[in-house]
Amino acid sequence: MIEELIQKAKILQSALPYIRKFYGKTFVVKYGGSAMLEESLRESFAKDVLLLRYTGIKVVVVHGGGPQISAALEKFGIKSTFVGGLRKTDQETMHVVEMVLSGDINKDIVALINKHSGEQIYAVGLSGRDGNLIRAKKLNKEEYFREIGLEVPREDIGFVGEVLSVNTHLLQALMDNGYIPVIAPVGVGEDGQAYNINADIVASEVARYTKAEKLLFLTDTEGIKDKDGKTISSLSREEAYRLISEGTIKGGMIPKVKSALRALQEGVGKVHIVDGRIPHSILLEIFTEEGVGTEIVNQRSMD
Ligand SMILES: NC(=[NH2+])NCCC[C@H](N)C(=O)O
Repeated sequence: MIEELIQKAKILQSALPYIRKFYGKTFVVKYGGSAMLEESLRESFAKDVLLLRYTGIKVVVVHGGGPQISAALEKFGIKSTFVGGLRKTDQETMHVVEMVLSGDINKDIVALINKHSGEQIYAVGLSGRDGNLIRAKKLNKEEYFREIGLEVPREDIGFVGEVLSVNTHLLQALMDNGYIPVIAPVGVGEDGQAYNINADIVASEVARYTKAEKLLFLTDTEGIKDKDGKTISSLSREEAYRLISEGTIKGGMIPKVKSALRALQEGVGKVHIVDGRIPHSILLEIFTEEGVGTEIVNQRSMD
């Protein structure tokens, strides 16, 4: 019996090098996919985020919500139209996007975390319109589609936005006082207009502006795969670019990985792509040497 307990103590102790290294650092977590939909995964996500925060890591959560938006639009009898992977967002659609993202999903995640939070730490929900957190403008369609190698569509895609800046002052003030900011990927235009922004890109920009130690994407894949479909454990920035140009990383993954690479280049320590379908994958990635997903680093160590 005591042997088992000692074994447990050893497991806890093996986290010390990482706790020491990441104490006081900022981690930005993009939360989406199954980890957001399935009840038991939701619970373990909330507890893992709290464990990180209670060990002294400042955590920011950015969530998505594509499937829920589509479901709500259908309920209201509004047709979902996608142009090159982007949701065409007219004023009416934007209204529903904001209801679902900033209203429904955001508050659900906040409540989920706060259910387990104890008395020291609390999650606080924000949309990019709160405190002008995410200033945005209409997406530069030409640039966006050229970057992913698709023909630029003629059609107007409405209020789909791109990030101009992030109010880090607000985030720091919250994090320094023990709060966990939970961000809905809605930006605010100069005239107060709401913009619908890809959550992966918002997460990358938040990481870049806060000079985060880590940017973690919880996805429904095992990680980035090589040509043979094998998950790559560690990738350098160069190698990631090569996988894009070879066509191994493709489609909607390109703007995500590219914005993540830009974050890396501008001071973010590491980017991790983690399988959100595995319970506690965040803890496994952060507190073990081998991790469970793909890490992207500026330079790979020569071991
Ligand atoms: N996919 C991987 N190779 N992950 C390694 C993670 C190493 C360490 N836990 C970190 O967070 O930096």
